[in-house]
Amino acid sequence: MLRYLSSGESHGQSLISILDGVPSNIELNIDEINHELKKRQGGYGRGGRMKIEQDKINILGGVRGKKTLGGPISIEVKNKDYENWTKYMNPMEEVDFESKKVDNVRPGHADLVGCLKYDFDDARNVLERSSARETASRVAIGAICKQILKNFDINFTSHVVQIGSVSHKNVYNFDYIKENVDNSEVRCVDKSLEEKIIKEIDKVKAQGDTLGGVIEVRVKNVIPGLGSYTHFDKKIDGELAMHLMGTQAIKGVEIGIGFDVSSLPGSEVMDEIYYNEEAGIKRSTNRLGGIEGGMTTGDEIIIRCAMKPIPTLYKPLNSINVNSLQSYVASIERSDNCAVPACSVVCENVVAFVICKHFLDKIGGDNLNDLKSNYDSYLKRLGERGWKK
Ligand SMILES: Cc1cc2nc3c(=O)[nH]c(=O)nc-3n(C[C@H](O)[C@H](O)[C@H](O)COP(=O)(O)O)c2cc1C
Ligand SMILES: C=C(O[C@@H]1CC(C(=O)O)=C[C@@H](OP(=O)(O)O)[C@H]1O)C(=O)O
Repeated sequence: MLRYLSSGESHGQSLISILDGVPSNIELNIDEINHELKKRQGGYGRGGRMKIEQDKINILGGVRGKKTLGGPISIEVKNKDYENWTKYMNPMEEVDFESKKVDNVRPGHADLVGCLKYDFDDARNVLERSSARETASRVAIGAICKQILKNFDINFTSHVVQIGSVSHKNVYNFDYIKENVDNSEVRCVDKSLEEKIIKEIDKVKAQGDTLGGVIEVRVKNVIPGLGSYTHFDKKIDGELAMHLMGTQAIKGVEIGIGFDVSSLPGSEVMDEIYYNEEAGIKRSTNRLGGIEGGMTTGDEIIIRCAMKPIPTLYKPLNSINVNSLQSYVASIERSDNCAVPACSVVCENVVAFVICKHFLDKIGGDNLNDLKSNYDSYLKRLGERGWKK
């Protein structure tokens, strides 16, 4: 079973993760993994931290000569900012707790409940781990998963469909960004829309406020039958939602036409099925976003995620001091103003992990060759039943 665990604080030395269950002999393209990490750092509206970090993967085990060995893969992404935080964050020596103390807890962040639950008088101990810095680990893991699935033509894209009140089908196009990898220069394909969005972000920023938006992730060339209807915790839509809702600031997940299913008649929601010899079994539409009964149908998977605005506001909201309980405005931590494009890269890689996990469960194989022959025999059997790739 594909699984991972991650560890590390936002301003600690490194983010460490261990990914277990990867078959052997998968060739890893390190530049592609680093490119994903770089994309996650981009997007108009990010704060000062992204000028400090230059995220790169450092593989510590489980890979030899860029090929996986079949054992757990240990992954490090260093925090460059640790140099500036050593005297506050060093795990092995006494540190200065006072200077970086956060006790005017921020609404919308994990600060308050984290302090109550873990019995801290300092939300620094909470925010270091609740921070979306952790998403760098998830992107590194997802990027490896994508490379496993590339052997089977399964590929992933994501884009932002809405920022604040400005919406479009393809606001930020990451293929375009690939050619414009300078972090400060992540721009929109549609120039007039780009200006509108940048104006909107700047306007809100000038007011000390923040913006969220909507992200769309798409997966192409998936095969039917990943996930299962046989038990609730085997349903792939449930697991996708769990992993996406487990991403910082994601507050809603829709598959296909999503919430619209509730207001439309059945005839405008279900995807009719037909067969002809040339195309095989097909659906005439894809309103349900490539998932039926907790299983992939083989059609494109379409998922949308709603990201809330960044909770740290430069015009801080009313709150309390977690220790004195007196009224204060919330602490201001250096912060992003809008991180929807970055979050889009995160969601894409989170989806890659879930799809990869179910793919390996279904197909099975300790090594790439076994995986390929099992895949071929599954497709052959599906072919005999009328399904064509
Ligand atoms: C890519 C990304 C960047 C983020 N940057 C910030 C930030 O700079 N400041 C902040 O307060 N929250 C930021 N957040 C959101 C918080 O991490 C998140 O809202 C917080 O951990 C509380 O979790 P919840 O929103 O899921 O309830 C970011 C989220 C993502 C996905
Ligand atoms: C570090 C990242 O995002 C951080 C997420 C984050 C938060 O509260 O979630 C707060 C900010 O941290 P800092 O105070 O160090 O600037 C962001 O920069 C990152 O995405 O790599």
